[in-house]
Amino acid sequence: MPDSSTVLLLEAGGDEPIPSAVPGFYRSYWNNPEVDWMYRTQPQDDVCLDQGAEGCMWPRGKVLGGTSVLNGMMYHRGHKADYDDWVRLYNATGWSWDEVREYFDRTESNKQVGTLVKKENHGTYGPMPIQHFKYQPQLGYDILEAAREAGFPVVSDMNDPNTAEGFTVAQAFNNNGSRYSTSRAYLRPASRRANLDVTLHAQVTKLLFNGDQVVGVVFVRNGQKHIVQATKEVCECIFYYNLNDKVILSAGALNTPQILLLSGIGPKETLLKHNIPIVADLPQVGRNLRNHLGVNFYFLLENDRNTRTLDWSAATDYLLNREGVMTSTGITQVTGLLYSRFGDRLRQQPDLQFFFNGPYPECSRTGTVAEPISAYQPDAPRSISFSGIALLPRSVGYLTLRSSDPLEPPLFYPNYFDHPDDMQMLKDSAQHIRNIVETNVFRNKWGIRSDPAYTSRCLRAGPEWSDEYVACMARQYTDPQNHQCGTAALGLVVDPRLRVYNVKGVRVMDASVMPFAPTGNPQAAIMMVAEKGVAMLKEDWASFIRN
Ligand SMILES: Cc1cc2nc3c(=O)[nH]c(=O)nc-3n(C[C@H](O)[C@H](O)[C@H](O)COP(=O)(O)OP(=O)(O)OC[C@H]3O[C@@H](n4cnc5c(N)ncnc54)[C@H](O)[C@@H]3O)c2cc1C
Repeated sequence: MPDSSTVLLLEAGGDEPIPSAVPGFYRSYWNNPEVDWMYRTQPQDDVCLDQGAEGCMWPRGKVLGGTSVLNGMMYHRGHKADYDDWVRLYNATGWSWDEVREYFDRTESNKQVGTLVKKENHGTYGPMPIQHFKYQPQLGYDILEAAREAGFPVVSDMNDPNTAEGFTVAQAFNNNGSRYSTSRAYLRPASRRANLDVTLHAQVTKLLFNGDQVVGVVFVRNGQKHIVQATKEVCECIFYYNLNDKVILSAGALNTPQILLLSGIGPKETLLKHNIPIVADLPQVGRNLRNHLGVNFYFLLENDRNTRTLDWSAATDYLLNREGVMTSTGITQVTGLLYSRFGDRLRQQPDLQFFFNGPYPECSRTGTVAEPISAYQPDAPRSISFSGIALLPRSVGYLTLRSSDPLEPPLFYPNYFDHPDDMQMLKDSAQHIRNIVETNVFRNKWGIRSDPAYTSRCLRAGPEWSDEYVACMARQYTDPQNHQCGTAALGLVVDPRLRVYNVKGVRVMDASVMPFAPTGNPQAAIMMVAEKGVAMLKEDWASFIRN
């Protein structure tokens, strides 16, 4: 940005809570209204049944740094074919893998180049530190051993295109035992810049237009309405003003389209229904809601005890040395990428991902080491869960306004399992999980068995691992990922330079613009979108001055 331009960042939430930087606390902020928008999907009668009638839980960060403050921190870029398909299927000129790679590199400061990963696959000078967590539990290594025994590759870098398939300990957004959110990596170092203002607890409710030109932003803070207009303070620089790049929406895939709709940009019928004056009839705003979708399987490890992992020993190790279990997400840092019957091996685009959960980072009540989770069953076996995720599901959902009240959450209709292939993908994922469960490592060393508290209902549908059983588990213990995207997609709502069609002065830079999520964890790709978006903003500004 030119020196003379000023930036006002409006964030609906507050600052990052300090403990959110502790990787071991990664689950503590989900469903916590202090930092989570507390979104739920509209209930479908055949998914997320374990969550009752409330729909599926979709945690979203309402905090500076957004969802990067409460996510699992796994670093993955997706695969070449993902970005090439954005171009092929959505006319997203300029977004092929060869064209976006450099922007991935710009964001990343990989600390394990030469020791774990190759330089050609990573950046080393970006603001975001990437490396393994400092601690890996033995169970994590045993998952890799089991994968090997089951005949799956075990790889050191899942971001290496030559080792796209396989299981690994993922690198993560962290440094020295501490989470790096996007706010910590990008905003804090810029916080002393005179031309940056950050206003917290400021919820944007709509954009103001003069014709098709954006001229201001309305936001609510402490119950009071404020208007930022394109006056001298905001657009002191005449070039900046004339450039028409006044507003950048980065409110995420669930809120950016809400702001567009409230501003009169969206499907005409929706706007008419809510008496919102139409600025631009853009039918695809809020449509094309994509997300990864999975199933959880629950197990007991007879040869281990179900104890709380965060105890005085863990706390001391962390506070004194930045070491130990609190520096990581436990076995959640292990992941795998494999193929379903639909996956494209020729294009090296695995379409299934696997996650592992447990022992959950639970705080010991007394501080005692190895405190049982249940006082009544001190010898209960360890609980863990494995999930299989479809990375290229074919069902497509949408979101729309609940009402014209900007403080009301939108309505989310993910349409999970609308397309029958999605269930088949999860059935294929279940067979891969079964292969891992039935290894010597898990059967003999850990004494694994399915947890009857979760399986009994579905065993009535069919024998364990049968198609009927897996389908029942998938509907009962649905594992919707939090990789929502596509609601203001490239080629549908924004042009390849991220400008919203049919209006002037509004760009979108967040997950909404990705036509579908990359086959992996999306935060790296979203940062790439922002890096490339800013580069385009600068290019456009420079060419404006030249002309
Ligand atoms: C539990 C969980 C685990 C995850 N694990 C991983 C992982 O391991 N690796 C990975 O790569 N990805 C992971 N993800 C996904 C990843 O975190 C998100 O896809 C990504 O952070 C989304 O980025 P975004 O910029 O599009 O939106 P967000 O990060 O959601 O940012 C949007 C921001 O805009 C603010 N905002 C919204 N509306 C308004 C408004 N009206 N006014 C003002 N401000 C507003 C929000 O408060 C928020 O700060 C996970 C997500 C979750 C929930």
